[in-house]
Amino acid sequence: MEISVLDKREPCDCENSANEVVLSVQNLGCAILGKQLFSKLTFAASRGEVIFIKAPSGSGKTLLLKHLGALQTTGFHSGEVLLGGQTIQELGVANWRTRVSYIWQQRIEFPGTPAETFQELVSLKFQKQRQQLHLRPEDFLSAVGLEPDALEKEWRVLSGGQSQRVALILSLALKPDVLLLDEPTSGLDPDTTVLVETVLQNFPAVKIWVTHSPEQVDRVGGREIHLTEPIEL
Ligand SMILES: Nc1ncnc2c1ncn2[C@@H]1O[C@H](COP(=O)(O)OP(=O)(O)OP(=O)(O)O)[C@@H](O)[C@H]1O
Repeated sequence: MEISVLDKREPCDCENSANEVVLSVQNLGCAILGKQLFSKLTFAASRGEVIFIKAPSGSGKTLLLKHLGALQTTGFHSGEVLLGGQTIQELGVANWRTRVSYIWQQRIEFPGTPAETFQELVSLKFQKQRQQLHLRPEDFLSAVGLEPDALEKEWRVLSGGQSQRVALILSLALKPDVLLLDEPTSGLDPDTTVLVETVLQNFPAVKIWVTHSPEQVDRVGGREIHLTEPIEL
């Protein structure tokens, strides 16, 4: 198990992209099912920055994203994650999840329509203070190549690629500080992939982005964290 961090950052023209650290990961270690997936993983990300996670299958990329999103603690035995200098415990899990958004790799199977899901999200108690601050998901539709009525269709009739993009734009509209992207273009054709990459590139959140595509890293630009095969304990 080895971790390397490559710095291939492009100058970022994101609005207000001061070098303020938003997300900081310090000495994070994870062992699961008798294997050490990674240890002493350390990096910090500033507003707007893209950090790609590249690693073989089964090396813990999804577990890492879920842990950063306060969705998974099993196996994480050391280290800490800070958002604006505060731990998950200090900020509270609900607050953390409103600010750090995990975009699922799998197809979403919510009941009803995306428009209804979005209304539920903004009316959740912990979103109330941000209710006036959210963006309109419909404003992102054409930028990611979706039809104008995509938010009004039932989730169940959307294709995998449509559902993936709809889930993404609902998250964007809630203005997270950090986006955790688990192969966000895996179900998309090449042209739509580029559309989504451009939207994400210009969105001023930290993006922690799992990809298997070197071409994607070259197009988008950003730092790379490489995790290698797990070690048997
Ligand atoms: N909740 C869990 N409990 C126990 N083991 C788990 C859990 N989730 C994942 N694992 C195990 O942890 C390891 C890493 O899984 P993870 O899904 O993070 O890999 P990955 O790098 O994202 O793989 P892929 O590229 O195939 O999606 C795997 O061996 C998996 O079986």
